[in-house]
Amino acid sequence: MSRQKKRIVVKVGSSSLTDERGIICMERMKTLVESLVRLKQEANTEVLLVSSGAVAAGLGHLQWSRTMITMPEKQAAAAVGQGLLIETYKHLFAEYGEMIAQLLLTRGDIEDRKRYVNIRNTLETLLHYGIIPIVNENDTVAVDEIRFGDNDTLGSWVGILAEADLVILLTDIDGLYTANPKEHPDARRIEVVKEITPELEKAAGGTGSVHGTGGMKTKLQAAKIAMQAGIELVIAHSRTERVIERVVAGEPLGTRFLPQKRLSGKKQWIAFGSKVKGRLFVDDGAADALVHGGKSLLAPGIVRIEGTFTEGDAVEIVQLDQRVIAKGIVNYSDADLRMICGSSEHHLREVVHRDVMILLEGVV
Ligand SMILES: Nc1ncnc2c1ncn2[C@@H]1O[C@H](COP(=O)(O)OP(=O)(O)O)[C@@H](O)[C@H]1O
Ligand SMILES: N[C@@H](CCC(=O)OP(=O)(O)O)C(=O)O
Repeated sequence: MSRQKKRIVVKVGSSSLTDERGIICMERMKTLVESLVRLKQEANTEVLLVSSGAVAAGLGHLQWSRTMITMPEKQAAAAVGQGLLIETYKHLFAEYGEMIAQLLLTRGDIEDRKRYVNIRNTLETLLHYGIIPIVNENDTVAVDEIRFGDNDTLGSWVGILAEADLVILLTDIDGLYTANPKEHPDARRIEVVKEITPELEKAAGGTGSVHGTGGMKTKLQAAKIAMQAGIELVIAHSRTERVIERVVAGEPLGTRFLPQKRLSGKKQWIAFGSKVKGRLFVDDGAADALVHGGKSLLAPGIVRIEGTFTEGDAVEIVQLDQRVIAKGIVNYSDADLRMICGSSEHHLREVVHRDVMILLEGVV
């Protein structure tokens, strides 16, 4: 891609925006805003901010305790806090003549191709006009099935949507360690990650680890998505002096996750965004044609169809031994496809075209 400006996403966690009592800290927000403005105005960089802190800001304003809080109360706090948060950002950025925009997203918005494209167009337009997008999860509507669940993953998603060059996750520790340093004082910081191995996942804490919204576990998941999408991601300490500028300049701060080969925009959505609505089981000949021959999937290779889907939905292409070999956009509904596969008529149109198919080896 030949964009003239560098494009970066900065995600800032609640722990970096609040003080020891969990109350939003104006000084910390100011420092963040100053850095983003410097990058934009002096370093020819487009910036997008993914900011947590709505729940914390709401709880503080309502003077509600953070313990013993129900999910609807948390969502109510986020609804109060989000307005306050964005109002504060608006004033802080305005001091430097910068305009901001608010985007509240859920995972469900990404899974729907039309909404995904709309979000992408909105972001592109905002950046074109020099407006700084500030993104958070739409906590009011987000229930488990449609939640990102954590803003780390959302950060990588915004990176994908905006086709960013770099995602920076700012947190309260200076990177990923070989183990949680709070429990293992001898743990070492990992400077560069080329591949996310099971050992690394173990270092970041398995399920049941009780740190923040997800501790390092969600940051590692976010890193995996970014790397596979071809975007570099850095985890760094929010309180390191001029951290954003220094990370962008390539200083070895925090933990840097190196990107893999970049997929095209549509293939990125197929790989990471689209929700699988059905499964097409294929015979060995079709599997071989897809994996080794670079071919599209045609009806004669399909042995069994599972699920309910319409044209344009994402389906998995599966071998008879249950191995998933590809994911792609199907050209028929399941009803039409059953009819086509059951008839001896010759159908020219591919069931899944090569251009909208990704082979899963090394992707998921
Ligand atoms: N291997 C590890 N390396 C670094 N930090 C870890 C590790 N395992 C768990 N952690 C914990 O993750 C915390 C950061 O995550 P979190 O509190 O969710 O931050 P944020 O609010 O910025 O998203 C650290 O303070 C640390 O206690
Ligand atoms: N959407 C929530 C933040 C969720 C979240 O991931 O928080 P954090 O781990 O602090 O980045 C909020 O604004 O309070």
